[in-house]
Amino acid sequence: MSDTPALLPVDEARARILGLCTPLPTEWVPGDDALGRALAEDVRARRTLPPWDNSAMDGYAVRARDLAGPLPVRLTVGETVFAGRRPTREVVPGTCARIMTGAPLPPGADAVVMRERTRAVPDAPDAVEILEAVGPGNFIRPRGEDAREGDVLLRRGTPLGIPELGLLWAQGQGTVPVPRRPRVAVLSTGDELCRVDEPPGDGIVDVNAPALALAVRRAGGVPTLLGIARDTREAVQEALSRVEGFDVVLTSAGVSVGDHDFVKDALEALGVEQRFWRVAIKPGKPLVVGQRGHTLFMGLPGNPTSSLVTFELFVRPALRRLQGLEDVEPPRVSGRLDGRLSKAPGLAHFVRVTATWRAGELWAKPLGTQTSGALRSAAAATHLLHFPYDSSSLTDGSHVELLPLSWVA
Ligand SMILES: Nc1nc2c(c(=O)[nH]1)N[C@H]1C(S)=C(S)[C@@H](COP(=O)(O)OP(=O)(O)OC[C@H]3O[C@@H](n4cnc5c(N)ncnc54)[C@H](O)[C@@H]3O)O[C@H]1N2
Ligand code: MOO
Repeated sequence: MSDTPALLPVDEARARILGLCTPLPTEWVPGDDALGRALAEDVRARRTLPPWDNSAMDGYAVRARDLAGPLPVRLTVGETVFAGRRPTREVVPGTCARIMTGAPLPPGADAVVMRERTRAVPDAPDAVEILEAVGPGNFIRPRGEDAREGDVLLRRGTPLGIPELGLLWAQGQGTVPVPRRPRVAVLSTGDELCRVDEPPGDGIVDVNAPALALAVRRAGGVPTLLGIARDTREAVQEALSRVEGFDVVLTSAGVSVGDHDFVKDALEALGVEQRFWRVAIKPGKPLVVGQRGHTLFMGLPGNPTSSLVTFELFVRPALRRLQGLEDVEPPRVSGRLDGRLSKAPGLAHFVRVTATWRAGELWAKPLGTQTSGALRSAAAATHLLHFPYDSSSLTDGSHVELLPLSWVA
């Protein structure tokens, strides 16, 4: 007889984890450290941009009405206006100003003619011939088209990409308010494990801790490696007693039902309240999640691919929510299955596939060995194919949901 609890559906497990995560306290950081993080506050424009009507082209600032007659029209050039300089003369009828891209439009002018639609006049350096008629507003970028002082430019929770940071820099804003990065402790457990710089002998090299640390960093967190704990409750408990000040504690292995699976007991002994254990998923079924104070504990399965898949589906969304990002569900795209798949109902499978674009669709081909310990198929995978919980077969060409992997190079 088994006393293991019922398996939680994947979406419910993620929803429960996200319910334990609220954005961390705000810090102000330079823009280049804010990339990929979320704004902690609304940001308003400090400046109207552009500050004046200006030219979108190198050419001539004209009065559109002057061009109404037969072409070409000869105009007298009053001055040349460069970006960053102010015009000094009004453009009166019969005149124009030579103007460079970004330069403020002189008073009197209401349009710009690009240089390629004009012709120099031999022996008359102060004149230019305009070869085409244009309407008012032609090639003018109006004052305030990008921002008006006081406008909300970016809302709280907005992920900061490169153009968002450009928008803030253009406003003269060099530092940005964002929730601080989550501090994440990473512990491996297992008697068989050794570090990569030790002779392995009959041991298994600890892949999970360094791999999870990289995944944490890629998800915006700050990882700290706690090393390898041996397979006793005391050793795991001792290692986990040093996690003061961390927001998230990740362990790997020791969460199934084996004789050496002490992680759940150690968490309980440390006063961590278990929120759930076991999810209806393959790979990754034995995931355990708990909380003590504000610290989230996530015990990932030991198989290297199981730990990476559970990171992708459960840990990464949590780290992103702690950083104030709102849209943290794993991204999904639709595709077609290239091949056939079958399984027993009762677990959602996340199948390692390579997806390629063919004839306007994304075709996903399952990779060879799919066991949870196999890393080669994880290395070759571009996406995870979601083979739903209650489904038992997918035929060639089936429409499927694909999750792009964040772990690819
Ligand atoms: N009777 C049952 N047995 C198992 C079940 C079950 O439901 N009933 N679930 C299986 C599933 S699914 C998984 S996943 C594994 C997970 O078990 P644990 O998380 O307890 O992990 P271990 O058994 O300690 O190790 C599994 C495997 O992974 C290797 N490992 C562990 N840590 C690392 C590391 N840091 N780097 C590289 N490799 C690591 C370890 O050597 C084992 O080969 O349980 C199944 N069993
Ligand atoms: O749930 Mo396990 O990760 O399939 O081997």
